[in-house]
Amino acid sequence: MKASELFFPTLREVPSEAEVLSHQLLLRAGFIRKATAGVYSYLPLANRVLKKIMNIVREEMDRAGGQEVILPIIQPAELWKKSGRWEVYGDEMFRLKDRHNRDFALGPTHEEIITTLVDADVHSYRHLPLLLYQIQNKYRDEIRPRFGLMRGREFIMKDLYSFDIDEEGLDISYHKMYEAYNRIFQRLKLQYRVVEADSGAIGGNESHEFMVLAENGEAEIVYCKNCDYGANTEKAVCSLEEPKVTEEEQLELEKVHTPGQRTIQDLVDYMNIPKEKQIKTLIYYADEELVAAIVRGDRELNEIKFKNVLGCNQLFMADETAVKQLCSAGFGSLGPVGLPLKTYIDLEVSQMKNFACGANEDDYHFINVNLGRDFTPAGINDIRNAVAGDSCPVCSAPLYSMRGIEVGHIFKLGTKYSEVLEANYLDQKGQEKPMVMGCYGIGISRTMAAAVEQSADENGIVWPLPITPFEVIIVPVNSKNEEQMQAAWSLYEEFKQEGLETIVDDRDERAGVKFKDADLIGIPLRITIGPRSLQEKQVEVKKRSDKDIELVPLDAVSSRVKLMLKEMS
Ligand SMILES: O=C(C[C@@H]1CCCCN1)Cn1cnc2cc(Cl)c(F)cc2c1=O
Ligand SMILES: [Mg+2]
Repeated sequence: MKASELFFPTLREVPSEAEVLSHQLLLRAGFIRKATAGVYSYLPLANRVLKKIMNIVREEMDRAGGQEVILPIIQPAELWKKSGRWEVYGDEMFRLKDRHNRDFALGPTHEEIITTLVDADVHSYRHLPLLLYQIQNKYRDEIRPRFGLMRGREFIMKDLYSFDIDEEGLDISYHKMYEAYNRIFQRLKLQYRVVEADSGAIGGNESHEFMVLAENGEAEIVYCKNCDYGANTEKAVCSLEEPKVTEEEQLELEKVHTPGQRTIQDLVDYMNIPKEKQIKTLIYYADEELVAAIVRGDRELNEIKFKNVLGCNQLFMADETAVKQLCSAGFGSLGPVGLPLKTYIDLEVSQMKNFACGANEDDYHFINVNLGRDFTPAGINDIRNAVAGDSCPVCSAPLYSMRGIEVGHIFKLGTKYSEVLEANYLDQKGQEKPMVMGCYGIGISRTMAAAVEQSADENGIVWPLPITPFEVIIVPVNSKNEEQMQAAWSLYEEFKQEGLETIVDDRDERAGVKFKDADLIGIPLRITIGPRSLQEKQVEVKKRSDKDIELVPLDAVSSRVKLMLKEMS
């Protein structure tokens, strides 16, 4: 391929709307261009990367017994109404009407489509298990699409759906997918961790996320170095520390005047009460009901855990006006004592003694509050965010926290969709039973961005060899120099014979620009042909990820390059 013919419009300056590294670099290196918010065009270099990622994913899905299909993007509303999800995903779903004014969705996911498809033509246990997958665009109208390909409104996903006769069969399919995903991310040379994850609204009771470790990751995980426990903080279990031996005796409840004091920190400064001896009272709407969540002063409420405890559909923070109607106090003066709401306290709070909280009256707080005597909670549950330093729920070693980019998410769905969509089969005894399902996603376009996020450096992208758009770039220092171009093309022909994906930078640009662009687009190996190399019959070979340059005799370049690529693969 000639660089002079390749469409890769590089940019010198960083586009202002790009906040994270992968977004900046994919734009600057001419891989993507924004069509509209959260919607991108993939230019030739990106397309080459995406195809390699898809091929690795396909190979492993096929190896695990998956059969590739192509499902419709246009989905009839009837299916979503039948599964009860048409209302649930109102805002996030892209919707359209056809000429007959009928409702459709642009597919955000395909449980309804695939279950209906399988229900129509699979009726016997003999046809199960069945693993069908596709690699296709998905559409989700994110409120705030950002970070380029990491949170788009149109993105490429591989989604596989498994259909089994029972839970045991599902466990086998799930394990096959779990292993296939590990092979995929290992082959992609990504640093990742598998973590327990919340299943969210999709249903089912077990799911794992595959997280590429990156500071810019939107997700936060906690993991143990001593055992292989790892969890998205949405899901991470917070076990109770052993109760402290020193049992404080209960002190008298006291109401103190605290003019203008609102925050936890205010009380630390004003009353010298540490955060660990205070509680936070947060007011939420659980569907229509106002409830209170209480965690220790230095902790954060985990809304996913809280929502799971309440078992409600919608959970969102109450605004201050609703709170003021309740107890004429603002956010900074709330507490459970005398609060006319169901209060749910975190496990940790159940062990606290003589703590401080708002008195539900502005400028007043209670101290020496004790559970049972001063208030009775409606529930005592694990509802706080896990943090680094918590003890591992499996082996009690201290947990570490990290940020991650979710590139894969696999779920045990059970019979949620097969029941509601009547996808049944006849078992050996002729009994009609609902199929037991799993669903397994990989963000293909997000994985490309995650690879950039994880291994870029100050000069640009550094592609892992298995997904690089080209393996070698040959840079003649001066494209006007006949000899140098001659040497470049003969080397190109040689590499082509060896099956090496090579690009020659034959553009009429200064050498410095060519070197900068070679680094920016992230090609793993660069061969430089300059005036000296012709006299001395040798060329410079440089790995993208190394600083040093190696001089290699012209007649040994092919074998040396093949060896270096082998080392990098
Ligand atoms: O998609 C899943 C679960 C798995 C993920 C892997 C592949 C198969 N599906 C969860 N989810 C996420 N966002 C959604 C957005 C909209 Cl607008 C929707 F209508 C439905 C969903 C939805 O169901
Ligand atoms: Mg997910």
